[in-house]
Amino acid sequence: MTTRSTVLITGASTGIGATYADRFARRGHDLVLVARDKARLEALAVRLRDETGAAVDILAADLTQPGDLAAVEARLRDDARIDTLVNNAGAALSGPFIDQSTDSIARLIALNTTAPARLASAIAPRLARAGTGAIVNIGSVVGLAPEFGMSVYGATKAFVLFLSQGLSVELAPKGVYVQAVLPAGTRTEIWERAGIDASAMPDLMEVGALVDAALVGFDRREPVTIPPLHDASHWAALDAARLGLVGDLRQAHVAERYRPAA
Ligand SMILES: NC(=O)C1=CN([C@@H]2O[C@H](COP(=O)(O)OP(=O)(O)OC[C@H]3O[C@@H](n4cnc5c(N)ncnc54)[C@H](OP(=O)(O)O)[C@@H]3O)[C@@H](O)[C@H]2O)C=CC1
Ligand SMILES: N[C@@H](C=O)C(=O)O
Repeated sequence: MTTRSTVLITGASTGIGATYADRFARRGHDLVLVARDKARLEALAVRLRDETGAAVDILAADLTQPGDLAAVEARLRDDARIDTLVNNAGAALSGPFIDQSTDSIARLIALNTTAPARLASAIAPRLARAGTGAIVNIGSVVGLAPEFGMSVYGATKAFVLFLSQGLSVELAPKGVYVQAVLPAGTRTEIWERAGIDASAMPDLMEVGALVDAALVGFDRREPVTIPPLHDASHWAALDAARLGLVGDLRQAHVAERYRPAA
């Protein structure tokens, strides 16, 4: 009997994560759903079991708490049925950096960067040994734009993008697909949770459209998927300029513009 592929999704109680759960269940995958709200996870699990026949397990965990995070890591390390990790759980942090408490900054970094890195670290060796599997990391276009004024949130999302690109370079040759997904404004609870009035926002993308687009990129094995970017040449040009800059570094000598005046 073939073992059905199982997808572990963090932040699955609502929003983008809950939508990924719906879509992967309808694609024939079993699920492990992770978030803090056990009641919402169970309600989603019941619905998806009824509607799709998927086996859906829930794992209530606060990913900012080391003990809870360790339990999810152990599940990823030990459950060989899990061949796809969707690192989705995350939050935004509004307001100016100088008004944000140090503890709130630390909590955001724990959720948006430490947790996805640790969870990827838990599953990647097993996937590499198996020569198959996928890691989907949910970043944000905010990670490309310090001008948006969400410095800490954007920094966490720049981390997610870089981690994804680096893991793709390391793991693609071993048969493991790594995808960074960069949404822009999408209609979920993130805004209210961050104290941002979304009703004042310009048109937000509907979450189903976002996830369906991200899955088009997933099926194409695209390393970086940016559903709101209508002209893909902008990303290609940015990536080419980045590689051009790196290729033009001549580290043995100080650039002319930095040489002290004689
Ligand atoms: N919506 C948008 O405009 C955009 C969102 N993104 C990213 O998409 C991802 C999903 O966000 P979105 O669906 O919009 O947000 P939501 O706020 O709708 O959902 C966030 C999910 O993360 C879970 N979560 C929050 N804190 C924790 C925690 N401490 N431990 C475990 N789970 C937690 C929540 O569940 P619970 O409360 O039950 O724990 C919930 O399931 C995030 O990484 C976000 O940065 C990127 C770009 C745009
Ligand atoms: N979550 C949004 C900002 O708060 C985004 O990433 O666009």
